[in-house]
Amino acid sequence: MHPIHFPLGQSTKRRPWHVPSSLSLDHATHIATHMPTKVRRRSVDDDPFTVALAPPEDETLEQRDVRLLLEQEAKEISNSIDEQLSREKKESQRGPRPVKVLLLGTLLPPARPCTQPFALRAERIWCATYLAVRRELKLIRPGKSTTLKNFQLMYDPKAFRAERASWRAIVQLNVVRSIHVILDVITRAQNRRPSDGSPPDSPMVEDDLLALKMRLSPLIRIEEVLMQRLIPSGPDKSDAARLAQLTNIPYSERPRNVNREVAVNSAMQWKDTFARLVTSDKASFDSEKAVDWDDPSDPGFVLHSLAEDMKDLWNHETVQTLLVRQNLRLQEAAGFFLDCLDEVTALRYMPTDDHILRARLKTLGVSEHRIKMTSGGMTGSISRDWRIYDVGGHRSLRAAWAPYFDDMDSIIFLAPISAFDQVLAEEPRVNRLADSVNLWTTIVSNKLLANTNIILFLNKIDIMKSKLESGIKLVDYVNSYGKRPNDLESASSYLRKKFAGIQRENSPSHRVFYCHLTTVTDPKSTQYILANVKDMLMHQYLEEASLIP
Ligand SMILES: Nc1nc2c(ncn2[C@@H]2O[C@H](COP(=O)(O)OP(=O)(O)OP(=O)(O)O)[C@@H](O)[C@H]2O)c(=O)[nH]1
Ligand SMILES: [Mg+2]
Repeated sequence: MHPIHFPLGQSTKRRPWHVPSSLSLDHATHIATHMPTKVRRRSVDDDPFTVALAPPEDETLEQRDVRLLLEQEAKEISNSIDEQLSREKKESQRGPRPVKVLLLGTLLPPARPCTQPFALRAERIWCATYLAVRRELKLIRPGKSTTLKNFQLMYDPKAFRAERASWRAIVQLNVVRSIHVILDVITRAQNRRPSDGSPPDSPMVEDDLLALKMRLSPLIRIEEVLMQRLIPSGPDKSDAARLAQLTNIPYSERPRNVNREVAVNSAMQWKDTFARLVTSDKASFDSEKAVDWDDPSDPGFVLHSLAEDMKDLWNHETVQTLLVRQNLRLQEAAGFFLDCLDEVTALRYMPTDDHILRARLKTLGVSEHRIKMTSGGMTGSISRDWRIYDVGGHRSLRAAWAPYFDDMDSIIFLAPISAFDQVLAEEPRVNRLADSVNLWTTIVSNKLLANTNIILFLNKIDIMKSKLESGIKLVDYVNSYGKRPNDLESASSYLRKKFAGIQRENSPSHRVFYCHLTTVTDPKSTQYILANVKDMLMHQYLEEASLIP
């Protein structure tokens, strides 16, 4: 394990973090001072992301084929995002200027293909699938879309609640996926061979667990039904085609390059798609009426009938042991609902606000959301249109989006600091917190964004707190934390100072900067912070418009 090292007492400008890996801070610092502009092209070698994405030297031909397929898929997504961004830019040039807020967050370092020696083809596929599941569980989603949901819940609650019926399918899909992850873990334990490096003391899979696994097999079909319900049948067929590849392939045998998660972008109107399937009565804003409760093909019936088996599976001692052995912390993974199976599998289940905030739906590309904000002033209330841009995690990988966002009023940057102890299984030298710092340095030093306010959310404080309380030590991963107490207050205040220092040292000019400690799945505390953000931006607008001195 290679910890991050904050050099105490040194200028963060010279060397803000030391990450002894291919994602080195020399690269990050270089990027900070030499960000790409509209005219300058950087060489491939000075981009830490390119270095990090480089194939391993010992890559086999088979691994190379898988990698090239993945790269091709990423390129197609990226091209469609570029088109979408230019369309949105053109549109935004018409009409009065709205308040614009950009949500950004950390990125995921690429995982390496499996390098373990597997003899049989089936085992190789299994290895790839297993790693894909592990990687997905270990992805750190910073919470951008959840922040956006909070904005909607607070300032456009009618619209937020009208979508409740659509979120029902997402929550159900999240449940099914968690169960599938467990079923995959069991299959792996069943197929264990001495060559795959499993610990010799791994528990045996008992007959009752195998019987549970058999009884839960209808969930594979349910996952397909839910996915098909969420895929648009309209113009964006590529997502539909990609997801359709899942049909008829057992979950544990799906190749790694198949998209394993339902994702949404602004071109993929999943809520509208879903609305076509329900007896829509949106005008009444009554979600109960938006679902055809008598539809025999509603996945809710199967989920309800399998509820007891799902609970037994989740609470099974062997399952818990296998998850611990394989270092899979489902509770901390996105879209975890196995602790409230009674609620989410109930007949006539409708997600609560809390469930909608916790539901997991990956964002692809950039999606724009419009909200009307009203602020009371001395001269009466003033309304402004807000546009909030949610940039999907993959998009954050490329700094090329910056020119499209040089007119933002504010960036809300989310750094999930709870990831301080997480590293890539395949690349143990790359720490998740270092990722956040690298992207943060890149953003604050970008000349195109020099005049944009930055609001930093040090997010997932709830997970950070429970990790520290469970005895995981920050100093083991961040050397310079030294002998400070291993509690939330000291740790968060230390990290806050570090992020603020990087901002101060690297910003091209002085800018408005705020930092908040957040748990964006907790609407109460988040809404207090968002109210501050709103007041600050509205005040700034009024000042600019000379409506207040
Ligand atoms: N416990 C906890 N979970 C959180 C917090 N913030 C977000 N999550 C969960 O993390 C998951 C991912 O959050 P998203 O908001 O979808 O993340 P994102 O930044 O939009 O991710 P991408 O769309 O992949 O870029 C969701 O299931 C959230 O409920 C937090 O502060 N605490
Ligand atoms: Mg998102």
